[in-house]
Formats: sequence, C-alpha cells, structure tokens
Amino acid sequence: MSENKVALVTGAGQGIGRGIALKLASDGFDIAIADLPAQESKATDVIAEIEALGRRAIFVGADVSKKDDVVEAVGRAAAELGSFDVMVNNAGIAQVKPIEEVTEEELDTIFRINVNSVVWGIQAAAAKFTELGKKGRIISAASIASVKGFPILGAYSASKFAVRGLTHVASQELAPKGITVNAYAPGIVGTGMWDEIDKRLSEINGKPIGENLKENVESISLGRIETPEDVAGVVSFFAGPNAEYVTGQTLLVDGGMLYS
Ligand SMILES: NC(=O)C1=CN([C@@H]2O[C@H](COP(=O)(O)OP(=O)(O)OC[C@H]3O[C@@H](n4cnc5c(N)ncnc54)[C@H](O)[C@@H]3O)[C@@H](O)[C@H]2O)C=CC1
Ligand SMILES: CC(=O)C(C)=O
Repeated sequence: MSENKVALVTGAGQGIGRGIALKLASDGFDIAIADLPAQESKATDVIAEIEALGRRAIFVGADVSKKDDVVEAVGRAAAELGSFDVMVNNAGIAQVKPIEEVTEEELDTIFRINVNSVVWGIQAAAAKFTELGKKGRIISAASIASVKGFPILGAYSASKFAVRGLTHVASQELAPKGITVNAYAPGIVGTGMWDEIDKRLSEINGKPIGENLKENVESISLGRIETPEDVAGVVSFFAGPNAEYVTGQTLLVDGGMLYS
C-alpha cells in the first residue's frame, strides 16, 4: 500500500487557502487546515468538502504569527494524519494606508502575520521533514506586491517583498536536504481580502464601493478577476512531481498584470 501524503495549509478556512486545500486534496493529499480559532466553523465546512473528495482533513486552531502555534500545527498534522510532505504558508492580512500614516503597532502586526509566520513555517516544516527523512516542499504566499510596490499598500508590499527574499534564502539553505522552497504571487483575487481593500480605498479616495476593484480588474490582460482556483493550480504544480527541480522561485499568477 502506498504511503499517504499530507499538506498543511495556513489560512485555509476561506479564500485562497480554501481553494489550495481543495486542489491539493483532489491531487491526493490529506490536509491539515491551520487557521485562527474563530475560523473553526468555516474550516469545518472545508473539511467536509475535502472528505467528499475521499481525503482526510483536520483543523488546528493557530495564530501563525506565534512560533509555538505553527510548530504545534505541524506536529499535529504529522501525528494525526500520518505523514508530512508539503507546507503552504498562505495566511496573511492586508493593510490599506498611506505610508505617512502607518503606525508602529500596525507595521509590527503586519510583519508578524505576513513575514514572521513564513519564517516559523519554514523552520517548523524543515525540522519535521528532516525528522521524517522527507524531501518536502515549502510554498508561501507572495503577491504582485512582492514584485512592485503598490501605493497605499506600502507596509503590505514590504511584507510581501520579504516573503520573496525569504524564499530566495531558504531555498538555498535547504537545498542540501532536498527541500524546495517556492512562492506564488497572485494579482487581484476575489476574496474577503479584496472586499476589505476596496472598502478601505473607497474611504480614502471617495470612489464608490466596488469602483477600485473594478479599475484594478480592468488592468488585467486576461480581462477577468482571479479566482482562488487560479492560484491553487500554481500551488499544485509546486507541490507536485513536475516541480521537483524548481526552487527559489516566486511565480506570478496574475492574469497578466506584471511581467518578469
Ligand atoms: N486576495 C488577493 O487579491 C491576494 C491575496 N494574496 C495573499 O494570499 C493569501 C490569502 O489571501 P486571501 O485568501 O485573499 O485572504 P482572506 O482574508 O480571504 O483569508 C485569509 C485567511 O488567513 C487567516 N489568517 C489571518 N491572520 C491569521 C493568523 N494570524 N493566523 C492564522 N490564520 C490567519 C484568516 O483567518 C483567513 O482564513 C494572503 O497571504 C494574501 O496576502 C496575495 C495576492 C493577492
Ligand atoms: C491583495 C494584494 O496582494 C494585492 C496587491 O492586491
């Protein structure tokens, strides 16, 4: 009997993380969802969807900005699902504010959730892969804002540039262990995050609700808003057999907004 494969996806109670969890389940992975305890009810619905695909899934309440929570989530995924193969550092928050107004506390918060969490995820996953003798995969959420700084998303852009930098570094440091480290860089994805960005931009520039999102979507070459499934396809590639020789990369999946 072949060994099962396990992926942990942070922030998979909704949005892009949910899409990734479902795609990896359809690829044959059992899934650990690590999200804030307040997301348990939504995560329970995602677990039911995963089980309908014939895979197993668990929820682990975790604040990814805390190292101990991330280490425990990885430990529970491996212990309760019986393996550990892929770590997806997906959870993140946005912050919509002119750079002149960002406070010390806000900067600290966004870096703890968007950047520190990726360090904890890399550390916890690499330690578990080493313990289990696995050549695992680590995949993190960057953004188009990791390649170009976006006005009014200054702290967010800086946090995503950091994710791209960490991906460069960790891929080189972990290559001798056969662990690959990559990142996905979505564009404008129709999730709760963009509902919030649109609302905050409207408060700042006075445009009607929905107008900022519409204008951004109009700049996408493929002419439509991105879906979590569009992003999940790239994560599936990084987690799958065809990406064995790919490491240190941040792949734009933005429908044609930025060109590398
Ligand atoms: N929506 C978009 O257009 C884009 C999103 N991204 C990135 O993709 C990732 C997912 O974004 P979305 O699904 O759109 O966001 P979302 O807001 O819909 O979902 C984020 C998930 O992360 C969880 N989360 C937030 N803080 C957490 C914490 N401290 N500990 C554990 N879980 C936490 C939330 O509970 C939620 O389930 C983020 O890293 C985001 O920066 C990147 C580019 C574009
Ligand atoms: C949410 C996000 O990453 C952007 C730039 O839209």
